[in-house]
Amino acid sequence: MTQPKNCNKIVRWGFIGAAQIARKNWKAVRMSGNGVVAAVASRDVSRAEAFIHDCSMEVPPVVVGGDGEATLARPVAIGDYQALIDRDDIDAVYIALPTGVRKQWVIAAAKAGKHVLCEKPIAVHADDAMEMVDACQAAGVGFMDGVMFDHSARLPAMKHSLGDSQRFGKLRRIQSHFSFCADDSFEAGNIRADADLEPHGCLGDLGWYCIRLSLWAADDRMPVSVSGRAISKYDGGSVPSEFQAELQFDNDLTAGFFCSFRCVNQQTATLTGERGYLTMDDFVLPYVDAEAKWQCHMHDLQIDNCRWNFGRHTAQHAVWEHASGEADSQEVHMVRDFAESILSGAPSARASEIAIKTQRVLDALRRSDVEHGKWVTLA
Ligand SMILES: NC(=O)C1=CN([C@@H]2O[C@H](COP(=O)(O)OP(=O)(O)OC[C@H]3O[C@@H](n4cnc5c(N)ncnc54)[C@H](OP(=O)(O)O)[C@@H]3O)[C@@H](O)[C@H]2O)C=CC1
Ligand SMILES: O=C1CO[C@H](CO)[C@@H](O)[C@@H]1O
Repeated sequence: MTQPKNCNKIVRWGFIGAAQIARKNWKAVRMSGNGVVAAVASRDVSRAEAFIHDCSMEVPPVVVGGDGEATLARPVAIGDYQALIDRDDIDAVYIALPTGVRKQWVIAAAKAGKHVLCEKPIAVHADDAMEMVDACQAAGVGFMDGVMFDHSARLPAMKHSLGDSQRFGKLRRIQSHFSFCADDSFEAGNIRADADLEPHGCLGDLGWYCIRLSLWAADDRMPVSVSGRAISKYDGGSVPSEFQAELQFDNDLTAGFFCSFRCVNQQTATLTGERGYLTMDDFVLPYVDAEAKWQCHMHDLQIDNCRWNFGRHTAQHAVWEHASGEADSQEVHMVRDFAESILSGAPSARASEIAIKTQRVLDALRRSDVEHGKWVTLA
């Protein structure tokens, strides 16, 4: 289908699913400066209308033209996902559907020539993920998953700290933890506990970020082998609610993580080198602040006869970046980066590659769990 000329040089987004997370990304598109939500589709048009109403009340859908003139651009509400995909006035779709129902819509969108921003975890299996990405490549459209922290200015700045041979040294260990404590209604009512909708449970919902952080710290290298165990499960025993994992990379690097729907809010990461280590207390969703922070530690132990002194040496680092909802926030960078790649005609190859790698590690961890934590080798 040929698209009408996009004279404004902005990306016209179609949102598929009136999801909770899509409300945050509604604002992200508004703040991005290079996009507009042009349509929202729900299985029930009244939900699309309610979504547009609620979001517009808080964040009016305004388009600012080249002359600085602001125009109110209310998106159209649609009661059918395919009808949104078929529209000529949509350049990219944001698919925030549950993992179990996402694949067909990613492929349908790609076939219709729409670029795809897809929520995580991207698929039920790595084979499905490959089919989705292949469909995008065949259609010449971009594919990106919804990992917001990938777009934070904190990560490149932290790479600088990791590269400090005097204060950090060689990276040896990556440890991360992502948890929140679900309430009593969660198991019966939340998509995250439903085997058909989110079959990977906490591993897909939270562990996806731990895997991604590990791959990022390892410069996108894949682990050689992995071992994982679901500590507890929902939905008749198939959906992980608590999961622990170990990843073995080449070059003596290891990573471990724990994710859970049964522990208090915690999003901590520690990257350990031979000389120092780095910590972040908020690696997924930064604490409310105008700065995103991390700490570099180089403690030393001095032993002198009866005296054992463990000296604390911690340096605080930060980049200027609002946690969320502002023009410089990571989720705004995410939609802006994706739209920029569309407008420049150069979809990021890394975006789809890293999503597939994350899925392959997740798949291997699930295979390991089936075999009671046996080490699974990745080709
Ligand atoms: N990147 C990030 O920071 C975040 C990512 N996520 C990811 O986004 C996805 C959605 O999460 P969340 O927004 O919390 O989910 P919600 O339950 O709020 O929304 C899911 C949406 O999917 C649509 N849907 C289609 N088929 C079904 C079905 N069979 N059952 C239920 N819903 C269906 C519904 O839209 P409709 O009825 O309008 O058609 C619904 O609104 C998850 O995979 C999650 O991991 C979530 C939060 C943060
Ligand atoms: O991706 C996500 C980010 O964090 C949330 C928890 O705080 C998750 O549940 C969600 O799916």
